[in-house]
Amino acid sequence: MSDTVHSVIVAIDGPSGTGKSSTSKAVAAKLGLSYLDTGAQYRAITWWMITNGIDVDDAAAVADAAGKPVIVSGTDPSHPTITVDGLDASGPIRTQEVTSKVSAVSAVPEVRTRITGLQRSIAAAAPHGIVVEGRDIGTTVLPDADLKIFLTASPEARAARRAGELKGADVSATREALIKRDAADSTRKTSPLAKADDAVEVDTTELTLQQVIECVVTLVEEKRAAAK
Ligand SMILES: Nc1ncnc2c1ncn2[C@@H]1O[C@H](COP(=O)(O)OP(=O)(O)O)[C@@H](O)[C@H]1O
Ligand SMILES: Nc1ccn([C@@H]2O[C@H](COP(=O)(O)OP(=O)(O)O)[C@@H](O)[C@H]2O)c(=O)n1
Repeated sequence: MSDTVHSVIVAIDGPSGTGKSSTSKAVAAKLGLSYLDTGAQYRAITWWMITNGIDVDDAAAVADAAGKPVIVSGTDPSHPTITVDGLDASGPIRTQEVTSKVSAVSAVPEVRTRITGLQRSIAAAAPHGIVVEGRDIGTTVLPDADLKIFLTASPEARAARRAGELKGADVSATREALIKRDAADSTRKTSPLAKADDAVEVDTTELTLQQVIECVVTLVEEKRAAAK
């Protein structure tokens, strides 16, 4: 037994609106870990494609340009940042246009290879470990993660949460858009949204955010205790 705190890698995956970002940020802050929002990186490369006039439905054009944007993610959970070619992208990556186009861009294998490499080097450089959230972290990006969580929730709960964020948004339209994006993300050929065989599935439909955070913190602490 030793009191050394081992570095820990946590992968949190799941569809849109299941609570990945809020849970991951809070867990990382509570445990002194770094935090990486991989969806923000796919949104950032999508924003770059749009602003550079690349047709996101032209997979060959997207593939050709995939290596061009310089994407930098700040991993402090209390102040996550993202820049593209030195510009703050945190606002522009959340527009409806980017949200509607990100699945097409993220399905292109050259985009995934590029972004996956970035994610692995960020995780390897995190001094005390990291919480990485996305769609393919447990299956593809970090298959040796110490703990893998797969969050789920009913489409109704997820749409209500998302519509609550977008003031004045219609819940049923939000629900349809979200189901469409999940379907695209789950059916693409290269590293689709999927639960890793060794991931712990947590259905958050009836849980408060606080309960989900506590559940994940407990699972991380159990892993750390077992590693001592
Ligand atoms: N268990 C929960 N109960 C109620 N609201 C939640 C819960 N988890 C997250 N939320 C809220 O739902 C919205 C979407 O959460 P977010 O963490 O961005 O999900 P994801 O990253 O999976 O898309 C946020 O406004 C968040 O505060
Ligand atoms: N690891 C990941 C993370 C996101 N993505 C893509 O990026 C999009 C945006 O991810 P996000 O996490 O910001 O989505 P929200 O659920 O937060 O709206 C997803 O719909 C996927 O198309 C991915 O392909 N792989």
